[in-house]
Amino acid sequence: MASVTATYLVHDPKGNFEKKAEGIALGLTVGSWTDLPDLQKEQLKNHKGSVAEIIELPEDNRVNQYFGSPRKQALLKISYPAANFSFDLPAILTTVFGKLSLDGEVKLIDLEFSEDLSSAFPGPSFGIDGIRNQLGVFERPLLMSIFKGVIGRDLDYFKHQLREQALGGVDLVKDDEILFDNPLTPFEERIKTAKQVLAETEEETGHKTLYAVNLTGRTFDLKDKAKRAAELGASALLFNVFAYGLDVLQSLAEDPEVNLPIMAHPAVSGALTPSEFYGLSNRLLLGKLLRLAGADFVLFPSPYGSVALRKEDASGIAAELTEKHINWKGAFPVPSAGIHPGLTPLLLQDFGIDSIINAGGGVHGHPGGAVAGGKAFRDAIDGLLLNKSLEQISEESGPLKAALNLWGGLVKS
Ligand SMILES: CSCCC(=O)C(=O)COP(=O)(O)O
Ligand SMILES: [Mg+2]
Repeated sequence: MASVTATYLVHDPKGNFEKKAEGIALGLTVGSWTDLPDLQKEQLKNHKGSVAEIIELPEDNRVNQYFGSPRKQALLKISYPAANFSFDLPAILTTVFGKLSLDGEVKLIDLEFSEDLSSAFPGPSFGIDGIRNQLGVFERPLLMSIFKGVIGRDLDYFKHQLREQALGGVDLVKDDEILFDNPLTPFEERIKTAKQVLAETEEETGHKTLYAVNLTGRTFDLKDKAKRAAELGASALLFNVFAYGLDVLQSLAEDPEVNLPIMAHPAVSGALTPSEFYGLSNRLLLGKLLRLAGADFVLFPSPYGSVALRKEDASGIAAELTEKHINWKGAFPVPSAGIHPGLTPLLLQDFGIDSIINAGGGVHGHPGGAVAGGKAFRDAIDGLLLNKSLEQISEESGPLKAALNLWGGLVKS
């Protein structure tokens, strides 16, 4: 029978987890806070949630300190029959974590979808292989850079920055998530300008670069805007999914007239994930749910940049995006924020070849400008894949040497 099984992390002074689990299984389905004498047997059989497992966890002093008195902790797995909800994320999230998300210290760690349920969701339309085919790059992590300081500047500046980034050898350039539609660099003009600039740089260097335009505006206008972007020849969309909702991402991903790779930005997700005791796990929200809803690329804070996630969270997101799945293509993990060339060995070691190295300040802040900034990264990636050390590579790469001298990562200069 189709179902979704939710795993919750819960805390309780007495550790009466059977009662707590039964309360959730009944309360989020056919029951209420009080006895309902009218409940029918049939209703209970087909619609009541069931407790699948209770895993008691060792006591943790840190947790006791947080609560100010001893607490036992456990993972509760509860299955909800698909007969209770329509096959869409708003219905599923409201079932498994609607009212419950407001009810004390409960964290939603994972959702397991039965196969027939997961096949109702599209997953990425292009995925890692589709993007690699578009770029013709198969043997290395991709390199992405971000427009910076474009707010308040015009299309000439946009054009200049894009050209520099592309000449530096980056594979993708994305808008910053805070660049919205505006009179100086309007959405449609950015797409047309980028198409022209990137055709020129490809002609000059033979290197292909894709541009992800920030799809912004009112929710009900997004589809038309995305279709227009596709007509104008955009190569990808950036999308602030958590300002809109996962279901909006899914609607865009499923629309055959949009048919563009979608890059999900994590903006606003930090309001839902950081607490150990509340909210949703990063792995679930930025990993499994974004992949299921159709993101082709997922940005998230790396474990070592300026805005950092815990290493196990970042690795968990990447695993959810790339693990083989019967219904969904893999999505590119894009560990981001404060990335500079000195971090390339760590990024490669932790996220492997099927990932994207993404930098804004780490490209534009290079002493030699954005062209040298891109080259520093490309040289680092290419050299590391030949088993050279950063130090060795920097002996042959002036751009890398300058980057390492500025931001660190070099053993000795
Ligand atoms: C928090 S992950 C998103 C990264 C991002 O949007 C960004 O602009 C990073 O810029 P940076 O200069 O830190 O590379
Ligand atoms: Mg940004």
